[in-house]
Amino acid sequence: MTTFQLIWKLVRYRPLWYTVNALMWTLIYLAPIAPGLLTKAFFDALTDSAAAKLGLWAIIALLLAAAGGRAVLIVLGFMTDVNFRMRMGGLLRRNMLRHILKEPGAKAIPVSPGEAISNFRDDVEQTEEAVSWSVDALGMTVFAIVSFAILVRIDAQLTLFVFVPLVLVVTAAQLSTARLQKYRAASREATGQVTEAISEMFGAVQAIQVAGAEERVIGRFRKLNEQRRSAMLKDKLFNQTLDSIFSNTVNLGTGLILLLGAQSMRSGSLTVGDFALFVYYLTFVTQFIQNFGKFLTYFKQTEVAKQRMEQLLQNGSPQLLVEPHPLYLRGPLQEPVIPAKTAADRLDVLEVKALSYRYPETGRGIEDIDLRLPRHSFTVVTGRIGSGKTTLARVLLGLLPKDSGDIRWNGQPVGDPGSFFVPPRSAYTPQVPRLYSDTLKRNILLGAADNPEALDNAIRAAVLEPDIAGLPAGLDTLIGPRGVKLSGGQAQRTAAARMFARDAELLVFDDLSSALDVETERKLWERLFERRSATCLVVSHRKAALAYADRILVLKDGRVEASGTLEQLLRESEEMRRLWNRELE
Ligand SMILES: Nc1ncnc2c1ncn2[C@@H]1O[C@H](COP(=O)(O)OP(=O)(O)OP(=O)(O)O)[C@@H](O)[C@H]1O
Repeated sequence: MTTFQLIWKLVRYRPLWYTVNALMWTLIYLAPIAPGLLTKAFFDALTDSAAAKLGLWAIIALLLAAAGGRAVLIVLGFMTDVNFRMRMGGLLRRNMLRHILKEPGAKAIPVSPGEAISNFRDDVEQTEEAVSWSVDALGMTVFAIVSFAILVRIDAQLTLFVFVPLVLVVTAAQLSTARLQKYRAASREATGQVTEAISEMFGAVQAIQVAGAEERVIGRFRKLNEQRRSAMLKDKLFNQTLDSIFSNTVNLGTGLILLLGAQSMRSGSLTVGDFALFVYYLTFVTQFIQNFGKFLTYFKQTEVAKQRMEQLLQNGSPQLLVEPHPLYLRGPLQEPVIPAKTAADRLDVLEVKALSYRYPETGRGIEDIDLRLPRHSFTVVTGRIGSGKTTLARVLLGLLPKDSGDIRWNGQPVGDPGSFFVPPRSAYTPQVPRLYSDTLKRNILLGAADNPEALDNAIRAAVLEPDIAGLPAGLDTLIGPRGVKLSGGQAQRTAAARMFARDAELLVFDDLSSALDVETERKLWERLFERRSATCLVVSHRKAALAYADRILVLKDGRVEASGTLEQLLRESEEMRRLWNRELE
């Protein structure tokens, strides 16, 4: 998709808003034509020229009316501009976010969060700017044509000197575009790195303190800021240089016109009113030339913004950016619908055949994994650190894109695991829980219906009820950004309660033991086992979990080393015996 196509598609998204906006701004840019002609009439009247047709007071009244009319037009113009910009910016942001949410969760964005935020903020604004300025370019061109026609009729030679700089400016802007793009990309990247560093620092305050790394972290932050300063300086300096080239070319033209105008006046071919008209229009023509250059600059910078937004889509088609969708700008927002469980969601058996995935960065991952989970079974995946347990859970759930393999739900192939393994079919507790700055209750519900009985059950299943009793405001306690006010174990059990609140058929737990004490974890499995209301896939190396397992899968270097019941494995698998005896920890 070219930049022009991107802009065109955005215009087509809300053609009426664009047309009204273009009309408003064309009127705004055309508005000075009238006061220009009135100024000419004013001076002709003052000098008693034969050209004078209106009385002085009538002209003054018309001038005031023209000024008032233009002010009203400008207010209306800003209203249409803001409305149109909001819609096209909203569409770009909506489409990017939608795509990110559809991507495999563990690989949703190909860049750092800081850079992604800059895509959403700066690159969208940049695109808005280019589309919005296309309206100005249009209005200004219409003004240029009309004023050109008027001025040519008065003095063709003089008029030429007003328009020659335009050609120069356009050429200068065209010649410098490659460098402009390079500087723009560098300054955006540097800004993304600074934002990312801030987010990393805030996210790792404890780790920084424990390591006594404050000085070094600040040192690195300073370095990144310095890089940003230098990149921004180049970007701004180049922009400003271009700007000043534009305005000075025009100033030179102005000088020439004044010289030429003075000569024609002396020779009597130009009235004082004509001269006033030239000077009056000149200001606006100057503006036109500068602004046209600005539009070209924005257009070129949008090329960079477009490439960055396309990069965020990873393998998605660039057309996704501009796919038309409603934005819900008025009235109550649509509530997200969490579908209720139906008979069709029932899991009888989940089968996985030859599932493989390798991280492109390390070439490690999982290879050829077979798995069979009958209804309400309890399967534990175990293995040493780095054996591929988390990867298996993620690839199965579509949080990472499988390289190959077959996943079947009740015998039916699962086409897109990412969109299939969601509540009420499946729910998941990741190794590192994601909590939000909100109340404990809203963190657990996270959009699920507020059913007190189901919530109580979820809390009990996650062994969270003693903790809630001890919290100052119970379920309504605000847990701080990322849940910092909770202990690691509380955070993990909150995530588990969130999973239980979804009443899913398949429950996938990724290593709860990293934050739970042995006793709490034992209680959690015990309660889960009592209910036997779901099929469970559990990543763990804890005896408490292994003891409940109907079947255990032992992974080693990304492959299934052994599988069977605990008894069987302890008899037959050396790896299992070593894991059981904690020799590998
Ligand atoms: N994001 C990643 N990029 C590249 N390689 C990765 C990534 N995550 C994991 N790996 C590699 O893939 C292999 C399997 O990792 P995985 O996290 O699945 O192991 P695990 O058994 O879950 O380990 P742990 O017990 O530490 O959770 C490891 O060798 C690891 O280094």
